[in-house]
Amino acid sequence: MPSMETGTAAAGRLRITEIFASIQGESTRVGLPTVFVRLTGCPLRCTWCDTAYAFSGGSTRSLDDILAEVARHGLRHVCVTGGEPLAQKACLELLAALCDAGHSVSLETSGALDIGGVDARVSRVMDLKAPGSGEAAKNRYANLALLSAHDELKIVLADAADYEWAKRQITEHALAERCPVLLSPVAGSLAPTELAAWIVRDRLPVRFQLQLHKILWDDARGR
Ligand SMILES: C[S@@+](CC[C@H](N)C(=O)[O-])C[C@H]1O[C@@H](n2cnc3c(N)ncnc32)[C@H](O)[C@@H]1O
Ligand SMILES: Nc1nc2[nH]cc(C(=O)O)c2c(=O)[nH]1
Ligand code: SF4
Ligand SMILES: [Mg+2]
Repeated sequence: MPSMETGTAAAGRLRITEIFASIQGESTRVGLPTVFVRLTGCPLRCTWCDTAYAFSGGSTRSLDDILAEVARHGLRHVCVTGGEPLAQKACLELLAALCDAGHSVSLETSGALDIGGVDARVSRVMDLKAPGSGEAAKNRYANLALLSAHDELKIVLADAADYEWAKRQITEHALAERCPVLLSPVAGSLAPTELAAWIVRDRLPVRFQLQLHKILWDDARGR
C-alpha cells in the first residue's frame, strides 16, 4: 500500500480529501469566495491541528478530474491545502495547471518542505511552526529566503510563550520586510483578545488573524 506521507501517488495523480467552495477564512485573501482543494496526508502532527481528518483516506484522482471539478465551481480564487499539499509530488503540477487555467492560486503549507519548486504565480502562505505545535523542529528555515512580497508567513500561537518566540523570529529573520506576517491564535487555546492586545502593546508589524470560517460555521468539515 502506498504511503500517503511520501508522495508516492502515480505521476499526474493526487490523493484528495475534498474539493469545496467556501469563503476564504485565512490569509490576506480572507473573505473571498474560493474553491478549496484539500490534499490527503501530512508528515507533521501539530498538537492543535484542526484538520486531522485529512491525514488519511481520500481518493486518488487524476489532474484532469481535479481541474474539471474546480472549473465546475466557477470561481477565480483557488486555495490548495491539506494535510500537507507539498508532501505529494504532483502538487507542483496541480498548482501550475490551476494558474494556466486562469485561476488566482494560493497554497497553504507547513514550512517543513521545500517551497522552491512552487510556480511563481502562486501565493505561498507558509507557516512557521511555533513550539506549542510540537513540530517546530521541522521548520525548514531555508524557505524563509524564498518568500517574496506576494507570499505570506503565518505563525499560529498556542500561548504567551509562543508569542514571545514569534517576536524573536520576526526580529531575527526580518520577516515583516519579506512579506505580510500573520499571527493567529490557536482556536480555543489562546484568547484572541489577549493576542490582539499584545500585538498593539508591542507595535508588532504584523496582521492579526482569526479563522473567519470558524466564526461563521464553527468546526464544520468542508467549510
Ligand atoms: C490545516 S493546515 C493545512 C496546510 C499545511 N499543512 C499547514 O500547516 O499550513 C492550514 C492552516 O490551518 C492552520 N491551523 C490548523 N489548526 C489550527 C487551529 N486549531 N487554530 C488555528 N489555526 C489552525 C495551520 O496552522 C495552517 O496555517
Ligand atoms: N473557509 C476556509 N478557509 C480556509 N483557509 C485555509 C483553510 C485550510 O484549511 O487550509 C481553510 C478552510 O478549511 N476553510
Ligand atoms: S502541518 Fe498542517 S495539516 Fe499537518 S498537522 Fe500541522 S496544521 Fe495539520
Ligand atoms: Mg482549515
